[in-house]
Amino acid sequence: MEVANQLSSLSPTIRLAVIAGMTALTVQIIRWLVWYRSFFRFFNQLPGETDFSWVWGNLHKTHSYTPEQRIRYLLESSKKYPKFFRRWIGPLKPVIVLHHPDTMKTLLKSSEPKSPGYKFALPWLGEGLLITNGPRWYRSRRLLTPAFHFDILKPYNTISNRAADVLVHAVEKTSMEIYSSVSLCTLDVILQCAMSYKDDIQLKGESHPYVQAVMQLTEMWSERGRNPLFVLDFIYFLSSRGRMFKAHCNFAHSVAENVIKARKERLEREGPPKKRHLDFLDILLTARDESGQGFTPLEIRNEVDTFLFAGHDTTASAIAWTLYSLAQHPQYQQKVQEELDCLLAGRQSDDIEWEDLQKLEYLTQVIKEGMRLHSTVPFIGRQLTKPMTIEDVTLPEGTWCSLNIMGLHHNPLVWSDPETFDPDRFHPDNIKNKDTYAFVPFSAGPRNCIGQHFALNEQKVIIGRILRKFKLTVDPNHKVQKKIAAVTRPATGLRLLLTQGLQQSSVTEVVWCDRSIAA
Ligand code: HEM
Repeated sequence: MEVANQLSSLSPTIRLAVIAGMTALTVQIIRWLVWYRSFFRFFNQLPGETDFSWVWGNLHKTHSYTPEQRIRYLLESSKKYPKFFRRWIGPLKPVIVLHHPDTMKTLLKSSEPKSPGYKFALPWLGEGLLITNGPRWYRSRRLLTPAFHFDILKPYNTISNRAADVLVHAVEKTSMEIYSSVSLCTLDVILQCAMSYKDDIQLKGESHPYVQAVMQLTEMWSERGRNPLFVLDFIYFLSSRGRMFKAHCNFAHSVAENVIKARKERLEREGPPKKRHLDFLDILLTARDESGQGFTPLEIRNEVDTFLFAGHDTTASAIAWTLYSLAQHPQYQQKVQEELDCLLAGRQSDDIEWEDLQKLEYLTQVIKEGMRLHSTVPFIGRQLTKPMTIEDVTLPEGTWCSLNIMGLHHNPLVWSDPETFDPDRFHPDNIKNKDTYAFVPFSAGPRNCIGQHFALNEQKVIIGRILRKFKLTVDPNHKVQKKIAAVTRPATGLRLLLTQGLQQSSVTEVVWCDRSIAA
């Protein structure tokens, strides 16, 4: 009544305009509600949690979970729904979580862009190779691929051995938190290999502010993805978490800028490199596309930030968790040690040479099993730009998909007894009939990991050098808990007991490893 009175007090033209506006708005709302009803029905009939909240979608259940409970919940869901399930992130956004080769491979083979959750890392990594999409990604990938050519990777092996020297010499205590020590070592390696930047990182204390900043940034990145209230930038950056994220970004940028500045000064002083290898930073500074365009200063910093993060944090996680599994399983540890003894017998040095890498077959199986069980990068995401049919369901354009690598690696339909650490799964006879998409620690398809050979080589050298010198056992006084951020981490460190191991005196006792290794 009151509204009618107010309308009648307006001039006829204004009255007409108001009525037309209100009618148009009502039509829009009705259209949206009709659309939402069918959208909601479509996604809600897909397999997935039925306990739905109009604020949190399906997230409310796991909100108060500890990181370990959250992992358990996700793995249980992968068992409950064999190939994929739907999860509402708030009431408006369904995410399709895939954890079977049949459902993941369609997406991995495609060039669909990264899902919007990656944008949360934009203030840190910018439009670097990991986050960017489309022609910008294609150009960067093409220009940067030569930085990972085998000829370039070869001298990196010596760098990994020297960094491993520092790591094994630094071990004085029998009980040691290995995750942070290994992180320093892998940061040292990527800085020296990719940027020719030597800063005695490992000698500068228990941890490094950059490693700490990356740890915080990756955690805050995934925390933001779980909180629909933080979707909008302007709300997030007003919050204390958002401000802290920004501060860590600024610090990470300052590290990258220092590295670039040091290289530019060196280039001015010494001219283009003659003796040393062309590294990733040389390529970044000198690469030109077909139109003669190089990377801009911001693009260079974005790539340095991306490679510093992607190149040390992932490898540290893979190495540390594999060492942990070996500490839990002395029988496999001994087998690796025997393989190393067999390889290095009669040598003056413990260095694992470039030519040795292919020969360390059992260590390779162990590393792969470590990356399966602990799934270094647990999730990656894509957004559909066109409808895609997965398991007879045609998902509409715009759907967010989460490729649950951890769920895949623990899927009992794909891996028998998936919670058990068993390196023999990767014995050539056992793996040869497996689907190639059953094990994707480095992702697969066009957006696979550009640094995977680098990472595997580095893992072999560092794990090999540690096991050559030490026997590892779990510390009974330390409870290891897992949590997932951009990489899988220990919630309260990874403490192991290290004792100096006796090197094998005679390789003739090692019967199993005579496959050509000692040649
Ligand atoms: C064990 C170690 C590593 C693991 C498990 C790993 C895993 C992955 C995964 C799963 C992806 C796909 C990410 C996505 O789709 O969002 C990826 C991409 C990438 N990785 Fe790695 N990575 C490792 C080491 C490295 C290293 C050592 C470097 C650099 C030296 C590196 C650089 C990158 C980059 C730049 C991308 C983005 C590639 C693109 O989209 O074209 N990674 N990695």
